[in-house]
Amino acid sequence: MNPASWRVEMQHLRQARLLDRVDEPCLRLLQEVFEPCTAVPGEILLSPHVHNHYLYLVLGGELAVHLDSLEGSPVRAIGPGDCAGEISFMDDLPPSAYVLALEDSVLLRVHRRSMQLLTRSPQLMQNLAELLCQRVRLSDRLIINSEQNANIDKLTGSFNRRWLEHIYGRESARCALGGQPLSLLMLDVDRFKEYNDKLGHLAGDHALCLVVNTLGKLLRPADSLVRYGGEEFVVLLPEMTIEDARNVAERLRRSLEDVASFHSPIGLLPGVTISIGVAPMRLNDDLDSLINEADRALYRAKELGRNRVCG
Ligand SMILES: Nc1nc2c(ncn2[C@@H]2O[C@H](COP(=O)(O)OP(=O)(O)OP(=O)(O)O)[C@@H](O)[C@H]2O)c(=O)[nH]1
Repeated sequence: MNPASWRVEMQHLRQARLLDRVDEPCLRLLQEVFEPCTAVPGEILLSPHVHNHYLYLVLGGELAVHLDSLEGSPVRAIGPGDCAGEISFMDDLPPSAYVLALEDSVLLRVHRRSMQLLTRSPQLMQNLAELLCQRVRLSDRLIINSEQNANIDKLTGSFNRRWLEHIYGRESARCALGGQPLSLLMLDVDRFKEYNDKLGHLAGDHALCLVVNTLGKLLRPADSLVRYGGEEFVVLLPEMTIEDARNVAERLRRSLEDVASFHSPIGLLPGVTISIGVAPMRLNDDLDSLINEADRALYRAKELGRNRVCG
């Protein structure tokens, strides 16, 4: 961070959203305590490992906010008019994130020792409170997104095993308590190695997405379609008897059999078929035992020639 030699003018302060509607006498006082400075690309302004004493106002250039480390994508950009460092400036604790300059940036900064001067303006305090509310909302959003992403399979957008473990605990208890059945399907794409070998791994990836898109449309909102492993999927069907689950499985199987070919970003590709094993939840079944039973039924479906439902 390099101090700059030019004088801070009122017009500079008026560019900052934090100082919006702050009256002129107060701005005149602030003019004396804000210092101009510059940052070069890559320069780190704030780090969770370095105590911060400053609040920064950005006049020009761009800063980036990174949460855990400087690797990966920033969670937010800070441009002209915005500010940085306000949280650690207020609570005098280490910064909650990294902030670095993405471009040559022009900034104003004020030291914590001038805090009292800032608190003289109720308008400035209100602006600061609003800004902190925005930051809280953003961080809540980030938490919700990362929670949701943790349950989603990246390739297909279906749920993943982590979700299955969570939802099975909840749904099996709910169904057992209400005297309701619950069934589980284990699905496996047929001769998928051959599909990959013949058409390429990318084509295989698109076929897995086809499976999820096609099956997802036939399920109820309460059902969970889960990518269990490579080309294996589980469907959890709460409040469903084994007879109804067999019918659902047959409908799912047929829906893919009916897709002879499909459009993908790499061109027209042949469809795939699936084999399905069905299992009903029994007393004392846990997720592993239920999956084992469905897996045995799936094995029989493969043995009998594939593209069929067993169990
Ligand atoms: N494209 C792609 N292929 C995958 C993925 N995960 C697993 N596979 C492939 O899925 C194939 C599974 O092959 P196998 O277990 O031999 O089974 P199969 O060829 O489907 O034969 P059957 O199940 O007996 O019908 C392997 O070639 C894996 O590489 C993935 O994410 N993308």
